[in-house]
Amino acid sequence: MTGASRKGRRRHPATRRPVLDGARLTAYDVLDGVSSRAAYANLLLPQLLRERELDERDAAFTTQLAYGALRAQGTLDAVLTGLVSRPLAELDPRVLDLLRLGAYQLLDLRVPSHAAVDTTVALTRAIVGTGASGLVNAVLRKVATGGDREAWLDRLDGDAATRLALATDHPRWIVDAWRDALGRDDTELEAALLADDAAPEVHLVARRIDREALAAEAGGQPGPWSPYAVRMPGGDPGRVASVRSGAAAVQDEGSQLAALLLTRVPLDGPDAAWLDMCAGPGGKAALLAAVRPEGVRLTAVDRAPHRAELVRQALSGEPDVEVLTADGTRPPWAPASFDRVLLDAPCTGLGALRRRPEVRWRRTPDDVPPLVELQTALLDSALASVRPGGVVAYVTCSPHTAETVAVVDAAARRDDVEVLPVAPLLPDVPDVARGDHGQLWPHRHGTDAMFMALLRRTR
Ligand SMILES: C[S@@+](CC[C@H](N)C(=O)[O-])C[C@H]1O[C@@H](n2cnc3c(N)ncnc32)[C@H](O)[C@@H]1O
Repeated sequence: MTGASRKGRRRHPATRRPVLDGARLTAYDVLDGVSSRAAYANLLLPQLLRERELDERDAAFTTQLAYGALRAQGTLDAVLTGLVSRPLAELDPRVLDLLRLGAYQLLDLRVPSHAAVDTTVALTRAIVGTGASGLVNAVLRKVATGGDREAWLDRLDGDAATRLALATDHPRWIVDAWRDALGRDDTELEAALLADDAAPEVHLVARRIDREALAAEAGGQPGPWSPYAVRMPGGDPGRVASVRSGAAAVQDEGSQLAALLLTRVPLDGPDAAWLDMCAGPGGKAALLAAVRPEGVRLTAVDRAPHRAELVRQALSGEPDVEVLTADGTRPPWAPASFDRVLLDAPCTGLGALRRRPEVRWRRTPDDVPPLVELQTALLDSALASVRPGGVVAYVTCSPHTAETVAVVDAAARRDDVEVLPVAPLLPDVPDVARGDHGQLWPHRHGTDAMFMALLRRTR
């Protein structure tokens, strides 16, 4: 037993509508887009909400249904597997998504069973046809009879780690990766995974506006760690005038700290050329541009042309910046050209799963080795790009040990590289040290699980 209590966390009052409704149909369309066209829910959902003009209450219910059912897919499928005579993969994918949508309402929202079952059956009739609605009706009635999520978890087989995975909506391999990265006894693991399963607060960064003024404008509070952060309790950041004008932007406070960390390392000698080697879409580059001392030139690079274009937009109006579309492993610049280099490496994103509900089920352990190879090559190139005495910040939005500590340890074996301790440069951030490196966590810091390491080139 994990003791993971979800009571009250997902209850929703708007659940007594026995007819086909816009919220459930829209939530289904999000699930269908994700499973049939590999859509990203965080892009598709806002688009559908705009097109269909759902009122605020229905929009909130749609978001809860769509994101919740996507996050809970592993648990929902574990329950459904025992109730359907065929393997789930052999079901009509539309039927499977409808079953997930209905089961999610029963297990996690505790929607009265007649409402959850009847509305899903009506949706099935409209979307798939009468033939399938009998199956959906029969299966969902069995789900309802079995009780809520905790009752079902008690009945499903599995060891403690499997139960924890099901209780916190994570694939087992990600639970193992987080356990390994947390590195202590397991006391924090469940809190970490539950925090990773909750919708994140919106964080803003005050780039060209005083942050107290931004906090007042956004109805938020100054963030605890970054001097530029404002945390919004809710609401649409697109309605904040300073966000629309570009004076502020949405950016996780952890990402802000990762960019600021690079600027805080004391350097001997020149400090006039900074490089952001994997800059797209430009969040950290824009913060570096805003906080750099006068006279510093910022070069921002991305391999993907459309991502480099987003960096150009993020940096538009900034003096002394250059944006390049280039492969960081084959740099077009001369060795030792830069004083500070940010390498915010492409990674599995296991530390930012809160933002993309479906990604946890798309990623697999096979994604890790090719990324580690790329990260290693990029770090090698970053170290070649920095001058002797200069510094590289290696950052990932994943805590996975293979993508973080192991990549940095391998680079640190070079005899021209020194690892610098991160924690002293983030003195206000409690419990951030992961050995010499830095590691933020959603349950400790309210941020994404960002990893940060600093490497100085010694000669
Ligand atoms: C984690 S994202 C960077 C996020 C960015 N720093 C920000 O704060 O907005 C990693 C980026 O690396 C880029 N990338 C991947 N391989 C690359 C390579 N070989 N050279 C340069 N950029 C690369 C990807 O296109 C992606 O935009």
